[in-house]
Amino acid sequence: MSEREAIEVSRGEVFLAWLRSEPGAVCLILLTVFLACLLGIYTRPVGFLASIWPANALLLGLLLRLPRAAKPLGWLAGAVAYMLADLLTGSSLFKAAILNFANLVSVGIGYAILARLPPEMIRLRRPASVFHLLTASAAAGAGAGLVGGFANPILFNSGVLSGWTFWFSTELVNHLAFLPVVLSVTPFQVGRLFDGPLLRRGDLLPAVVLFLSGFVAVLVGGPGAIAFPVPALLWCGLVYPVFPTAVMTLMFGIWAMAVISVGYIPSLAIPKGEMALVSIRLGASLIALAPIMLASVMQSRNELLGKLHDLATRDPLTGADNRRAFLESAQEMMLKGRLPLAVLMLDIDHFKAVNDHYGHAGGDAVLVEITRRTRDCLRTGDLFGRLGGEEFAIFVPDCSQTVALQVAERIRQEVARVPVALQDGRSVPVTTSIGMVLVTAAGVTGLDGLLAEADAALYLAKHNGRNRLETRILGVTGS
Ligand SMILES: Nc1nc2c(ncn2[C@@H]2O[C@H](COP(=O)(O)OP(=O)(O)OP(=O)(O)O)[C@@H](O)[C@H]2O)c(=O)[nH]1
Repeated sequence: MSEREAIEVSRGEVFLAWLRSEPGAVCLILLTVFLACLLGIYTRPVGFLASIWPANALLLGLLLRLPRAAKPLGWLAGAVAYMLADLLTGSSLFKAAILNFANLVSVGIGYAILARLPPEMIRLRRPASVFHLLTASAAAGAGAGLVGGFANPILFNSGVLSGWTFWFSTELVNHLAFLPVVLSVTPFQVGRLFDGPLLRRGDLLPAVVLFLSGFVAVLVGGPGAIAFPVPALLWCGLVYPVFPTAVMTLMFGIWAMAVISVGYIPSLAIPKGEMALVSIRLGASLIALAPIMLASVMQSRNELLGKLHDLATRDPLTGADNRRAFLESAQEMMLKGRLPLAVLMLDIDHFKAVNDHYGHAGGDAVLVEITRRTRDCLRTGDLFGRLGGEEFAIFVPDCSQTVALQVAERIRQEVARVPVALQDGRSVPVTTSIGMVLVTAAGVTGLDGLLAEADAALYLAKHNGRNRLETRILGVTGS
């Protein structure tokens, strides 16, 4: 990371910390809800309710993601933003009060259902997340519909049932489109969408295919066109984490609404009648749930695979590579011929006495601390494994003889520098013996041979008095 990038990241962290504080979260709510209301107000048909109304889903999402804001002040900020947006754009106080009461009922119901779930579920990282999202969105829509439905004859001279249907479908559609984006976003990832584990540049293909299938749907038209992007959406759900998938499905939702509801693309079949429109909008929203569900399942599957991988490759006590993982990785590095390289064998001195004096738990604590001290002396690409008992191995690729000697000597000194402090207040003086083999030329010997050479050097270190390093060099001298 360059110096400039590091400054930007730290500025970003300061800003995020402020957003997570109560004043920051309240300001964010005020601004977001106000702007979202303006978007809804300026895109709605004259004299009627808005069908694009992201404000409720965004307020709900922010209250769930920023727990410091989910207090009376945060709710008040939301209510003020709703009222301000309506009053500043010419609504009467009476109309604004009723409509915004319905909005707050929607957010309140959604919050009551989702806030009691564990954070991982709320952030759409569990297979059942989408079920809860759907339940909360439908309940929020149904509740808001009750207020809005009964207000419909008074405000818009229209029926209670049609009012309820409109509120229900609008809330459901908007919640399913906007809520997943807010719930799944990890703020740090926003600015670095194509960096790190979130998305690699090579993974862009599903997004490109999604864009192309939307284009083809518009060209071909007809009642089936709405389904053209579905395979690409599912592909996105399989390949991308939840957040980018949610962004793609939001784009699909906007595309579907523009293409079908508003009729921007005349070659597509536009359904006649209010109910047909409601039905097709609900259908498009439910289609968009499938990729998010897939992404949630994949996320939890990947986490599980990660845990299984850790279980299979790590020593549970020290967290170092286990014997099998160490040998496999070392073998891979050997095949890549990353010379010169060094193989080190480490053995804690008189460890049996440590166990006898301080108990097995004391011995375990020493193993953990020695692992930490040793790892601190290594580079990221070096391998460090626990071969068994109190014996460890290190594989250092691409290192000169001088560097290898420095690394080994530093480890020996670090282990012995200060006694290991136990939880019960006692401290254990520890030393280690190290056998090292240096390889400077290819084809000298295989991994087993190197480990045997390092083991022989270790034996010599023990024999010559312990707490010392013995080295063998293979390749140059041919020894
Ligand atoms: N606490 C603890 N002890 C272990 C573990 N694995 C092996 N040991 C103990 O490590 C000790 C190894 O002792 P020895 O092989 O006799 O060697 P040493 O006492 O270290 O003597 P030298 O290697 O000759 O310096 C044995 O007492 C094992 O029971 C473990 O996971 N935890």
